[in-house]
Amino acid sequence: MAIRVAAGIITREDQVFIALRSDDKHQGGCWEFPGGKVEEGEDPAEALARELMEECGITTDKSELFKFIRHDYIDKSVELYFYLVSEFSGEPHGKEGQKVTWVNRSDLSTYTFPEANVPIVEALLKV
Ligand SMILES: Nc1nc2c([nH]c(=O)n2[C@@H]2O[C@H](COP(=O)(O)OP(=O)(O)OP(=O)(O)O)[C@@H](O)[C@H]2O)c(=O)[nH]1
Ligand SMILES: [Mg+2]
Repeated sequence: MAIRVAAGIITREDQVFIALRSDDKHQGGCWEFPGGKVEEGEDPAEALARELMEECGITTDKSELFKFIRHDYIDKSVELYFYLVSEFSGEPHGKEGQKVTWVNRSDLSTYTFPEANVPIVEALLKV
C-alpha cells in the first residue's frame, strides 16, 4: 500500500524553501519540500497545513495543488501531493532542528532530492 504525503513548495519571489532530511529518515541526506504523511481523517490540504506548522512554523494562507506523483521506491510506495504555497504567515524555519535554506529556483538542480521529486524540480525550473 502506498503512503499518502503532502508537501509544500514554499515560494517567495524567485526563491523556494527546502529542508534537509536527516540521515535516519527514508531518503535521508536528500533535500525535500517540507511535509509529511496524510493522517487518517485528513485530506491532503489539511495535512499540508498541519505539517508546515509542525516542521516550519508557518500558517499556510494560500496553496494550490501543483502536481500529484506516485512513485515506487525499492522499500516503499508514495503518493505525493505537491502544493505551491504562495502566501503564508510567519517566517519558515527548521522547527524540528532540520537544516533549511532558501534557494533560487534556477539553482534547484544543484541539490539532491528524492527520486520522486525529479519531475517537480524540472517543472519548477521552467516556471
Ligand atoms: N516531506 C517530503 N517527503 C518526501 C518528498 N519526496 C519524497 O519522496 N518524500 C517521501 O515521502 C515520505 C514523507 O514522509 P515524511 O518523513 O516527511 O513524513 P512525516 O513528516 O510524517 O515524518 P515522520 O515519519 O518522521 O513522522 C518519505 O518516505 C519521503 O522519503 C518531499 O519532497 N517532501
Ligand atoms: Mg516530514
